[in-house]
Amino acid sequence: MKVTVLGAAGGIGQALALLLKLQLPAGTDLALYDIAPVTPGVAVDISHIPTAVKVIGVSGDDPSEALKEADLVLISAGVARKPGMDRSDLFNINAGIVRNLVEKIARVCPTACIGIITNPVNTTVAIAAEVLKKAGVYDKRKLFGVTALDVLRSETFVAELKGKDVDKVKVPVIGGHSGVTILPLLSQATEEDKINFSQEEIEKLTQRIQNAGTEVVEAKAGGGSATLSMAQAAARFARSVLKGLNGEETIEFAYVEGDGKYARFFAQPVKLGIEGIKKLLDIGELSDYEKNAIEAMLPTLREDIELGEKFVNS
Ligand SMILES: NC(=O)C1=CN([C@@H]2O[C@H](COP(=O)(O)OP(=O)(O)OC[C@H]3O[C@@H](n4cnc5c(N)ncnc54)[C@H](O)[C@@H]3O)[C@@H](O)[C@H]2O)C=CC1
Ligand SMILES: O=C([O-])CC(=O)C(=O)O
Repeated sequence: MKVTVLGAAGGIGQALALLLKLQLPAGTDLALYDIAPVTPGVAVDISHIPTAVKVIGVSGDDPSEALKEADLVLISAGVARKPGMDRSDLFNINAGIVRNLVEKIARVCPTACIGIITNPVNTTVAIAAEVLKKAGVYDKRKLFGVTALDVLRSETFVAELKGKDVDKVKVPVIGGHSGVTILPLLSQATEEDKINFSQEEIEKLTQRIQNAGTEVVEAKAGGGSATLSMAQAAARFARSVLKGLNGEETIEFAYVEGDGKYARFFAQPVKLGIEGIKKLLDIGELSDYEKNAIEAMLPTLREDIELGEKFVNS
């Protein structure tokens, strides 16, 4: 198996490269690409860590060598937020970056699974889908917006608030990856047994999870957004995708093209298998608060998706 990281010299990219070198199964190839000239050096650096994962680093204008025969491509190339910005403010720069990189993927490794980290995820995934469709290689089982960080945060915050074992807490998160489109399903949170919340706790926790990215952006005070927790989320997601590709089915939450019930793309639980998504899983029973929250997010989510579709097609 081969995993490629595009944007590998960045804050997420370097941490992700390190985690993948440490966490990928023995025998996996890891390819790092970034326009930054330091990238081959990042590869040399982590290549000195004694694990059975082989690393190459490629810089410059052409990612082809890094993409050759990739099974999974993770994209974290692009700019990050500064205080006062929304994720949608990144569209002007990141839309073109994602489009160009996905065009390369369509040519060099069209059957690879793709995990998009670059914001605004609600829109960049739609861009990727349209680029792949235009190239005649779109397989919706293989395109993912990486929303795993929302799940990690929810698990952490719920365990903290309720004094639970963070290794056992599970919280589904659905919708998209910005503001009100991030919806933790606290009515389904468990630590083996169901966890109960007061309405006030539900409202405060939901808001904290929705604003967690901004919490980091403000704390970093102009130095960027979440990188280290994001790298861990992406590494966990990558390991699950590889497990699936290797025939060991796993479940992850990701922003994918589903049945269109709510919006063309929607973060939901998926069963991963040898072709990427094997099955879309049901989001389960929702509380009235969650049903209302879905209705409230849909105009934003649909607009975000349309923006991406239009960017490629007009
Ligand atoms: N999905 C999620 O949950 C999260 C997404 N993000 C997003 O991830 C993206 C990256 O964030 P950071 O790593 O903190 O940013 P960063 O600025 O530290 O790194 C970005 C890297 O992308 C590279 N790059 C720019 N254009 C490129 C191109 N055309 N080809 C290859 N590489 C290119 C840059 O050289 C840089 O090394 C941002 O858009 C950020 O908003 C961040 C946190 C969470
Ligand atoms: O908030 C940001 O800009 C980065 C991000 O997506 C997150 O941390 O969830």
